[in-house]
Amino acid sequence: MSTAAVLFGTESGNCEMVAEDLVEVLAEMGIAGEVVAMDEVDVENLSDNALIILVSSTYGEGDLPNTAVPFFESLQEKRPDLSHNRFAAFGLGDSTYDTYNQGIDILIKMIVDLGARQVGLTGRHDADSGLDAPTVAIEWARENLAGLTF
Ligand SMILES: Cc1cc2nc3c(=O)[nH]c(=O)nc-3n(C[C@H](O)[C@H](O)[C@H](O)COP(=O)(O)O)c2cc1C
Repeated sequence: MSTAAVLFGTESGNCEMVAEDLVEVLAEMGIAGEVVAMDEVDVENLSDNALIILVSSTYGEGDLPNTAVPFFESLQEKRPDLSHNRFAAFGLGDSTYDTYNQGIDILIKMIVDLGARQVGLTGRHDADSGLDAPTVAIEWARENLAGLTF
């Protein structure tokens, strides 16, 4: 059993890079974690992870990226009990779109509906800012995930 699962949904790879760096920051905090692509998650085992970290971009008109869709549909269908799980969330988007960063909000709504409790604030990277997404995510993790105990 992994303490933290860092789940990413992506189309062009940015969220995967962020997820990989987040696992390293978690390790610095003494939290064991693993990176898993959302389209490879078995939602029936999701509750084995004390902490679930969602990392997702936004596409279309505020929609999930392709690789997050099977994960979302599987949660919708199987409705695992996540009432003993905590989660954190980091979204990647671009504020030039009206639907800025709505993908992560779709996932948050679903996982909250399944009982999971959010720790920290939702992190958001804006591609229009010119800032490096992994750098912003690492800073967010240090501010929002430090001090968690399991
Ligand atoms: C075709 C296309 C559509 C996009 N639509 C949105 C959108 O609706 N809202 C948003 O906030 N960002 C949108 N983005 C920006 C991406 O979410 C952003 O570039 C993100 O960093 C991509 O991460 P990924 O490589 O992990 O998929 C869009 C990007 C592209 C190329």
